[in-house]
Amino acid sequence: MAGFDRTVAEHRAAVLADLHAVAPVSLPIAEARGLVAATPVRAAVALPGFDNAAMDGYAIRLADVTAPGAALPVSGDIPAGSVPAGPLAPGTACRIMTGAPVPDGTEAIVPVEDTDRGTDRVRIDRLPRPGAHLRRRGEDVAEGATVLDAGQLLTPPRIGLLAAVGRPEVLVHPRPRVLVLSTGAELVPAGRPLPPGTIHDANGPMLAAELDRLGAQVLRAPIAGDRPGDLLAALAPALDGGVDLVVTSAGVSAGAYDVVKQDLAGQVEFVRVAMQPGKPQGFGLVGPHHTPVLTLPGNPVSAWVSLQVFVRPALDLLAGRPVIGCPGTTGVLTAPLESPAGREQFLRARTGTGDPLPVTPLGGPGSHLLGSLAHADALVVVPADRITLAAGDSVDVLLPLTPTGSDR
Ligand SMILES: Nc1nc2c(c(=O)[nH]1)N[C@H]1C(S)=C(S)[C@@H](COP(=O)(O)OP(=O)(O)OC[C@H]3O[C@@H](n4cnc5c(N)ncnc54)[C@H](O)[C@@H]3O)O[C@H]1N2
Ligand code: MOO
Repeated sequence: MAGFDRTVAEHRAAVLADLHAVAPVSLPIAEARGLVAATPVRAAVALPGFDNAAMDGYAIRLADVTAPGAALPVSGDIPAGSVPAGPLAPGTACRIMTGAPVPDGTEAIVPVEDTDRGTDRVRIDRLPRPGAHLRRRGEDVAEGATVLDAGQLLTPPRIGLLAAVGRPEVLVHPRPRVLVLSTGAELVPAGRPLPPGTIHDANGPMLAAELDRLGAQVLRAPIAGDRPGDLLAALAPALDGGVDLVVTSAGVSAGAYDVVKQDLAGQVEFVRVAMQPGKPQGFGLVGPHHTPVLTLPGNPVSAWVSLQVFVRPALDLLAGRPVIGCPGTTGVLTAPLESPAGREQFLRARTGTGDPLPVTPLGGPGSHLLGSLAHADALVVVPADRITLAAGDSVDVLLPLTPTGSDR
């Protein structure tokens, strides 16, 4: 690994080793979707909470309906939300609605469609099976059962389950607060005129949008200039414990004005990672609250790849989720590829449809090529020791834009 300090895997491991899940807070369940439970939750009540009817119909005893056409007096009427007046009197039927508690002694529910729908007397046209359309107390969730484990994601059905067992709040790891900060004297926000030699800040909006999509609570700082102290001044408000992670871009390679490197020297470890794009990286715990800071390279493709490869698993860990990072799969190349030796390559590509997944390389390797990145939906990962790849070769593929499900 001449000229490099670490592999991609080594840098990722070094970052993850210093991180902890954000301290749990209790949140209303309506605000918990996509977050991870910090403690197990037990059901204080059984589900269903009482024996009830699964159909609108009539509660009967089996001995009273021995042949189709049997007629019984209707001894009561039980809408959902009410309680039976008493046990089901032998020799009678009780009209009952779906979800209503069944009277004691009920052995089956006859759906209304299998009757003449009588209100004083009812004729039963079809023999019910024993236990038909009866939902038993606790058959779904037993009282005291664990309904949510620590580390499990709050999906909509799990939020429904918490509500069903009467929990209005849940202890979760909150959305990590991530400050996104662009550095560079050449940067101008979109919407402002561009003086000669300047460019619009693309990384800030791109990284912020992706972190928001991945479940972070994104905070933005104004663009930091390239004078010594500019970055520390821009960062200072965030280092008071108000953010869980800082992500900067640019200013980390070998330039004379690489402010990130200068301002964070001694607090952030700057390393050359054997990857392309994304070689210059930095990570450290900064300020009195030891706030994790990841410094990404400035070229937009480098910043994007670094976000997928390093920031994404870090965010998983902070959010208390299983550390998965960018999802990936195995694909098959539709065209040959040349890949420089010595650095793990992350090449932009477009996927087709099929199994195995066809992947077509897109655009050149230049890490400034944001135009082609914007049309890519995959990154082909080529190991450092592979130089030529043929059409039809199997390759590892990252799929950064895969929708983030809440079903992990
Ligand atoms: N002599 C050397 N020069 C460079 C090396 C090296 O090893 N020796 N490494 C190159 C590699 S690889 C990369 S990647 C870049 C990384 O540089 P920095 O992280 O220090 O970033 P800058 O130099 O400030 O900017 C690089 C490039 O990206 C543009 N940029 C920066 N921020 C933004 C932004 N927010 N939005 C859009 N574009 C941005 C910037 O204008 C530059 O063109 O260094 C190489 N050089
Ligand atoms: O590592 Mo740089 O990101 O190659 O362009």
